[in-house]
Formats: sequence, structure tokens, C-alpha cells
Amino acid sequence: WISNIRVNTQAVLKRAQHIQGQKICRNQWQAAWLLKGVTCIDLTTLAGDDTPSNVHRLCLKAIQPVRYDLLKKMDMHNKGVTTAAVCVYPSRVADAVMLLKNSNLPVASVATGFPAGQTPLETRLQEVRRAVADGATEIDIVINRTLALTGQWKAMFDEIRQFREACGDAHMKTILAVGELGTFTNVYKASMVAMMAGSDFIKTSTGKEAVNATYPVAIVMARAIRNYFLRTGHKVGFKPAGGIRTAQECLVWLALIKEELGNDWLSPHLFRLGASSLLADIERQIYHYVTGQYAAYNELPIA
Ligand SMILES: O=C[C@H](O)COP(=O)(O)O
Repeated sequence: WISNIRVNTQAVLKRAQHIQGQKICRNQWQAAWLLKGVTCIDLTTLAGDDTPSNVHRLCLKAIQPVRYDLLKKMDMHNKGVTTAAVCVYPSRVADAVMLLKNSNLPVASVATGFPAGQTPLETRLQEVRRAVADGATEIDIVINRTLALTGQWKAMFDEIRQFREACGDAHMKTILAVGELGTFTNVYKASMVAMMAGSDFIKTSTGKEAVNATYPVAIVMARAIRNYFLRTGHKVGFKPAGGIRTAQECLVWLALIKEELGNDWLSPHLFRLGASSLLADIERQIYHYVTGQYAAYNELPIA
């Protein structure tokens, strides 16, 4: 069944163009959608120079993602607006868990040889177990692109099953690294295999490939999620990640999810935006909505 899957490229591109070209909502509707976007962000730092202190700062930003006075002006100060999670490298999980221990915010860890996934299987499994032991309740694994590109779907399924087992109760998000899969057909197949192997979410990219989250690829993955739901009754989440930086892009992503998957997916349980610098622009747009002016850089703490 997996081998017979084919994707109509032209239809995908046309649909993506249509969604991208739609008018964006304005004023209070835009502010409300942007706040919804904030609650779906996996606030991320995945850099070689990460330290306990920049992870601490990230966690504080995740707890209070938009300035209190701005939320108060919108009567949203007591609605518990936080990001969905923070996402870090395995070595920084303990730092994030310590800072977030009094909040409900989950810590997500990338694992399995992120971003390339080119370490031995046992090392990748060990990395998952270690991140879970340190307190991560969400694990973002990367698939083995070698297996996908050589059509070894059953072997890929078996690997992801092992990651699933290593995750235990932690939610597993499976990163397809779509920019390295070559074709939409491979993206659809990889999505299906990842869902069949027990992924809670499928995620587009690591943020480290040359091409990351694009709207056409999102259409392909969303259709796979929808078809999987129709076949099994099981809802799998979707996480675009990599290169998502502006409030405008956030609005397009939300519109795409609403149209392709429906309102059930418009919640952090089933939708995440993986981003390291998107929040700053959203907060800037909210500042503009509330005050009528654009903020100077010193007026908004950096995410
Ligand atoms: O998983 C999240 C991505 O690595 C974030 O990518 P970004 O730094 O381009 O926002």
C-alpha cells in the first residue's frame, strides 16, 4: 500500500498558492489569532552555544510570552497565555525542567542524532532514554533519511517503533526533514509510516536543512494526517518548524490548518509551530495592535 502512494504535485502547488494568497484578517481578529499562535509555539533554542542561562531566559519567555500590560489591555492577562512548550537539545533538558518545575509547561527535547540522524541506532535510542530520564515529556525524533531515500519503509517503521518504545509516556514528534526527502510522494509515504509507527505528531523539519517548512509540503502532510484519521479514527498532530519567523506566516499556518484539518487541530494538543524567533515578531504586532505604534527594540524582551 505504501509503495503505491502517488502525490499530484500540480494539485498540491495550486492548493498551497491559494491558501497563501488569501486575505489576512485584521484588527482584533488578527490579535486573537496571533495569541492562538503563541499558545501553539514550541519555543526553541537549538544552537551550539546554548547555555543554562539562555535556556533559563527562554523558559521565562515561554511562561510570559507577551508583555503583561499588553495582555491586560486585551483582557487576556488572566487567561494563562503561555507557549505550548520549550524545545532544547538533550544536554539542556535538565536546565529547562528545573526552571519550569512550577509551571505546566512541558519540555521537549530533540533526539536521535538531531539533526542528521546519522549516529548508530543504539546511540539514538540511548539519547531518547536519557532525555526522558532528565524530565523531557516530549521527544522530537528525526527519521533516518537514508532509509526513506532508499525505499526501506519497513525498516524505517521498525526504527520509529523502537523510538516510540524508548519514549515511554513521553509524546513523540517525528521529524521528516522534508527538505531532504526529494519528492512529495516520499513526504506522504514518510508521514504515513511515521504515524503507523505511533507518532503523536509529525513535524516538517529540523530547521537545519536548506529547505524547511513550506506550505506545499504542509498540504501533503496534512492530507496524510487527514487520511490516517479517516482510516483509523486516530488524530495525529502536525508541527511545521524551521524558518517560520513572522506574524504573517503564523496567520497563514493557522489558516492552512483550519482549512485542511479543521478546528480540532487548532489547539496545542494537535498543532505546534516550532520556532526560535517567531514570538518576537508576534509580540511586536500585538504591541502595535494595543498601542497603535511599533515597539522600539528595547521595549520588548527578546525571545
Ligand atoms: O524545531 C524547531 C526548529 O529547529 C526551529 O527552527 P528556526 O530556528 O528556524 O525557527
